[in-house]
Amino acid sequence: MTDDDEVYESDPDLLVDFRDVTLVRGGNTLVGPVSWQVELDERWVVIGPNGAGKTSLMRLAAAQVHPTSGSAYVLNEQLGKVEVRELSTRIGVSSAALAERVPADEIVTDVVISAGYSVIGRWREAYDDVDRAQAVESLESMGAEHLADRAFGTLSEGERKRVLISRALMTDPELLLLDEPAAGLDLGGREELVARLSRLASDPEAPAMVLITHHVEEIPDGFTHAMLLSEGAVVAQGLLDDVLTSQNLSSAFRQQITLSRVDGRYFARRTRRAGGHRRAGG
Ligand SMILES: Nc1ncnc2c1ncn2[C@@H]1O[C@H](COP(=O)(O)OP(=O)(O)OP(=O)(O)O)[C@@H](O)[C@H]1O
Repeated sequence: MTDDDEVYESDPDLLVDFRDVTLVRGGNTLVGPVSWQVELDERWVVIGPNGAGKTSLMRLAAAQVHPTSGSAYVLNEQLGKVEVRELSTRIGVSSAALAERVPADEIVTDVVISAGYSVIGRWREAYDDVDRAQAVESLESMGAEHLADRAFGTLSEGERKRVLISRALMTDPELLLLDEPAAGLDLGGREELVARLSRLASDPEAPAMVLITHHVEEIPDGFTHAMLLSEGAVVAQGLLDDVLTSQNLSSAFRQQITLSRVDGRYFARRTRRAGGHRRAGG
């Protein structure tokens, strides 16, 4: 935040309230300027090509970085004016960066429990029964309770994803941020995860959610809003059906994309431009 930025009171109903936010590193604008508001009962998908700035946006929403300019409130706390640790148990995060930091020999239950202490890696000799019960409940919500005693490093990619989402849910967060939860999963694993996220999305008790993906096929039924990013800039944002159109996707991915929707799920494929095909020798 710069001195020139307007100071305003954030609406208490907004979990994320960004106004003209940018994140700049090494002279490059990774994302922004973006204005974005997330309300209590909303489930957002942030979609866009590689390098679009999705993870940068998530790092801002996770209060892991402060904006270079603009004004960013997360859970009514202004980034840059609040200790990040104060927010960390109120925001559940699952990401590849987090997975890399989990020690391979860490037992799954401890991976989940440690979220409550804002640490990764076991730091206590023993956790209490309340912690354990909460961790089991979290693992159950993602169908991962049978993994409780396994070492994290022995899990498959799909199992790791479910454990990390269980971890993100452990603290009963107000905001759940999932960065590419289906990346690296096979078709069955993806479909199972999407179904679980769809159930979570339709649970009125579930936190507000932001899911980052490259693929419209990974958007669970029940998500309500979308932001389409390309080269750090917002191509479109708003209600899912308004944002996810063939035209907007074509613009963001710089290809002719045709989108279809079946049973609440989206599917996208590249289509040939009219007149784009020339017969050999023609
Ligand atoms: N610390 C940094 N310094 C300079 N450039 C960075 C830094 N972090 C990210 N970038 C660049 O910012 C751009 C956006 O990165 P980001 O990870 O936010 O995109 P993304 O949409 O999540 O991409 P992907 O889908 O490939 O994960 C990329 O071009 C990346 O190389």
